[in-house]
Amino acid sequence: MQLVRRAASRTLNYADTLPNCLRAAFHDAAERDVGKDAGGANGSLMQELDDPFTYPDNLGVAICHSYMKVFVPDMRSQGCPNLTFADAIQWVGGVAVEMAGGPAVPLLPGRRDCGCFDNSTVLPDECSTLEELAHFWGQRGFAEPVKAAVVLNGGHNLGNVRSTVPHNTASGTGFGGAGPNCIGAPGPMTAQPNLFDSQYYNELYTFTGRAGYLFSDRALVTPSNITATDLVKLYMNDKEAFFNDWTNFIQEMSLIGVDPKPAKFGVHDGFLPGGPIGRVPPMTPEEGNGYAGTGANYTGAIVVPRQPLLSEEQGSRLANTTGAQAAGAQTAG
Ligand code: HEM
Repeated sequence: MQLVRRAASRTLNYADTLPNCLRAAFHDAAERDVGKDAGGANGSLMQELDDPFTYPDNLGVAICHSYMKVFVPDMRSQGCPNLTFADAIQWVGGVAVEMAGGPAVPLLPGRRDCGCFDNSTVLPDECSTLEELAHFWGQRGFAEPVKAAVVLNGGHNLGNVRSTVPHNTASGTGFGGAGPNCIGAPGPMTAQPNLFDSQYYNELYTFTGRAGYLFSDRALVTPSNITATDLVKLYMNDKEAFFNDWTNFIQEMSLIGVDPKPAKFGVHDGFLPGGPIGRVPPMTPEEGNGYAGTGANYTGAIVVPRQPLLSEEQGSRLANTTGAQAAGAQTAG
């Protein structure tokens, strides 16, 4: 695991691969079809992005997919012959947070590659309300689903809205465009999208900077939900409190749908048998790696080859939704 962590810390590109791989960890783990008891952190992202037109909700993590296609085979030939994509996706997401100044979280090994396709349409969209986000995490086993929504949305300390599924003004669908519920434009998630700290909560609460750009982010400070708003306030003033909660919740997220028996671990086992994981080196400015100090570092939308037109049925769940939400958003986080 340490080999993998160190190799990732040398090869992640700050502006693009790094935040994209945190998002990939979320997508791979959270794509769980509760009704069918299927999916979770199982490497299915690799198949889904080999067939991107059937699974457009994952287009946004195409950068990490390309990275993993090289990284995992490389690591297998360099001393980690049994490395699964499922473990690598979660570990590299963890390394990304660490390199950006976040906590070093011990993410346990043992995830198996399913070689399958999960249902990517189960992911929440950018117009989700707090109730919808909490419902989503509750379905995935979190005992405190509102808190899970607040803590895990903290992933938006990093990265960019890339508008991967381009906004369609006529239908109001897609990322990064004005719709009845979701407004804005592509760009960095926060004023400091290269730093993992509690800036996101600060911007969210004060409505300054970029956080709160997605409706699903703003939903955390819904006046009617005091618990969520109080947590936002707590994290904005107390980075360590956020880091502690992030450590617990991201461990749990990384194990969604994973059978703990073969892996012989529990969610809160803490450090690996080998002891504390140690930190990978923080990101340092180097020419070409996309690092631009603490400033905004948006490098543009991902260029993904796509079919001339994604039909609404392929590209969205719009057809299955109703009311105001249907008018506003298309696809998943
Ligand atoms: C659960 C509700 C969530 C929603 C609705 C959501 C939505 C989104 C959207 C719309 C984008 C921009 C996509 C694009 O323009 O291509 C995005 C990016 C991102 N999300 Fe989320 N997200 C959610 C949860 C999470 C979680 C739990 C994490 C991590 C733990 C996360 C990490 C990220 C990161 C790092 C990016 C930036 C990626 C990049 O720069 O390439 N998100 N999310």
